[in-house]
Amino acid sequence: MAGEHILETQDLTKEFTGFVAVRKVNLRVRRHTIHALIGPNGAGKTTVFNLLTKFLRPTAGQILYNGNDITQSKPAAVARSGMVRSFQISAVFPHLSVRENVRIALQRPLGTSFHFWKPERSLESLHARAEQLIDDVGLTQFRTAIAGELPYGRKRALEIATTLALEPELMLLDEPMAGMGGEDITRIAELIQTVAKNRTVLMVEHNLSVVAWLCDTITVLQRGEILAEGPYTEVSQNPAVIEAYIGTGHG
Ligand SMILES: Nc1ncnc2c1ncn2[C@@H]1O[C@H](COP(=O)(O)OP(=O)(O)OP(=O)(O)O)[C@@H](O)[C@H]1O
Repeated sequence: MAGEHILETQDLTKEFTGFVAVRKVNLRVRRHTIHALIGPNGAGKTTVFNLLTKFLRPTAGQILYNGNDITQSKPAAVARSGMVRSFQISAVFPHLSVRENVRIALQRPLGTSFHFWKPERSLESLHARAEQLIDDVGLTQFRTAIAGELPYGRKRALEIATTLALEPELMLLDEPMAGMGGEDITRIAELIQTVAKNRTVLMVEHNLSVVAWLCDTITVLQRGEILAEGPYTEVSQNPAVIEAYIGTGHG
């Protein structure tokens, strides 16, 4: 179903014993946008991601993906339907080369052997697709390098390649800039912008200058609830958002 929103949650709620980590969150992610989920530590961002990818079961509420209710779906089914979270199912094998990692990702069956037996999945087309993905994420000169020996930012690029191998329609990125310095940040931000051209990206990110530069829409969470939502220029002027960040020591 091709509605305006690829992903919607309705009153999404997660309660841990005696503690509400996510409370009645109504998230709307527009198709072909880059959408950020930000908020102070403990705001519930990771919990929302875990709910969306079915690693946690919501206490209440619904999750609609492409108009379909996926609240009760299994993680592999969600990934198969095109919502794929990076840095989680795209684990990189450190002793294998970049090329081997991407080829393995391309053969990953995602809980079904169906992809394996697609006629066009001949070894040759798989290898060509692997080289294309490696080029797309800027790892051409690293294609024979051992994954575990790659510089940090390049490892992240490889993780993005292995996620792209699953052909996500909606890509969920979990703090893609974490632990990176200036040059790597710029490279990965540009890469996200490129891969977002024909898909939707939802990301949790602490680096606000990256969010400001990259994202069309920002949802600010605080204590499990949506505090504000909109473009960065608007959200960053919101007194409640300024208060939430200053109040918890974030810049
Ligand atoms: N399995 C759990 N059991 C109990 N409480 C939990 C569990 N997982 C998360 N929480 C609590 O829920 C709240 C939200 O946590 P969450 O990790 O989603 O926040 P976050 O916004 O991702 O934070 P950070 O930016 O620090 O990663 C926190 O108070 C956390 O302690």
